[in-house]
Amino acid sequence: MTLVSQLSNPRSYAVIGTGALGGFYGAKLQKSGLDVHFLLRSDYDWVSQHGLQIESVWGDFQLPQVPAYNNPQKMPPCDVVIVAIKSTENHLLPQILPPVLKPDGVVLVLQNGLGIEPEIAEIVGNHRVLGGICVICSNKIKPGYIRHLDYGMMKLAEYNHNYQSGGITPRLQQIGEDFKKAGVPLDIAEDLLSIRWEKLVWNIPYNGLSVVLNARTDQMMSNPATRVLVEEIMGEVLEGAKGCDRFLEREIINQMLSHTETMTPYKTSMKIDYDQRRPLEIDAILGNPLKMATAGGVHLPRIQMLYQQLKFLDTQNCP
Ligand SMILES: NC(=O)C1=CN([C@@H]2O[C@H](COP(=O)(O)OP(=O)(O)OC[C@H]3O[C@@H](n4cnc5c(N)ncnc54)[C@H](OP(=O)(O)O)[C@@H]3O)[C@@H](O)[C@H]2O)C=CC1
Ligand SMILES: CC(C)(CO)C(=O)C(=O)O
Repeated sequence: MTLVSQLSNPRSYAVIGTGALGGFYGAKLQKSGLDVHFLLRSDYDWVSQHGLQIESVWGDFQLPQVPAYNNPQKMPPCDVVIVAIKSTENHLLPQILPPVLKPDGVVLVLQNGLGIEPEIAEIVGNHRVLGGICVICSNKIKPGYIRHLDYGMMKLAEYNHNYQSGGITPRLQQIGEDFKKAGVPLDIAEDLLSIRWEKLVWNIPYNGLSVVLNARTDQMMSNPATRVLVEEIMGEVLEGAKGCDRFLEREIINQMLSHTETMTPYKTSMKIDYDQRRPLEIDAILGNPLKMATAGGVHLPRIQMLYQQLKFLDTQNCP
């Protein structure tokens, strides 16, 4: 049984990175009445004056005033610190997280990919990290303006050393309740590593191929050659999970393929980053899963090749 801290009631939240993801979920939490503090970078001046505007398939709303900060030292320590910057910026977290976290507070990692929670546990200590996957299509289209296009559900779990299953803790349930009260569909899970691999079944093929092939989801699905490629890469993700002793049902592949076929044509977040000449989240989404699979004795040749191609394109794009 993991020894975990108790959180205050009600809980205060800090959002590190008020973009498409953090801005949307943070705004939902603030709208539900919780105390939420937003860390921003380039949008700080705008958001501190005008607040946040959310255009959402669940209903538009505006928060004319939000507690906005451009310096983590000026933020009050919070119970739950949500990490929602791109993982390419995570080298900044050793400076950002300590002042924002209450002594008994926890960090909730909502970024895509794998292998981030152990890095954060190094900064804030063990038993103070939770992780979550977000199935949401959201974009920040201008300062303080977030467009939530589709989906929105989350799965949250405790992080335990080496991704051992963390079980369901009271604090995990409390945080889950906060999101549910804010109108976010949510599951809590016992095993973070399983849900992270499950999300990678989508992110590894679609995010990676969208950049290499310069394609949207509908284009990848309508061409027989790329549809098969997506399916084969998904199969490799399941093999990678097996290398970490996590066994995902093969049915998940059919579910994700048919789901993507019916989804509105979508430009993945990695493709948006590429087009805007921002660094790509290659290490979190492909590199770390490859390392963990290799450590488990599993070789994933298609994903390895995709990783190498992306590394090349990323270096050309953002020298
Ligand atoms: N968008 C989506 O639908 C989904 C995103 N994700 C994951 O969520 C994570 C966040 O992605 P997303 O929200 O799309 O990205 P965005 O780029 O929209 O948001 C990140 C925000 O963090 C800000 N930021 C970066 N560094 C700092 C800093 N040092 N201090 C303060 N703010 C900072 C950026 O500010 P600036 O404008 O200055 O760069 C930006 O506004 C990624 O890991 C992504 O893969 C997962 C599922 C879906
Ligand atoms: C799966 C999806 C589209 C939404 O969660 C996503 O994670 C992304 O574009 O990176």
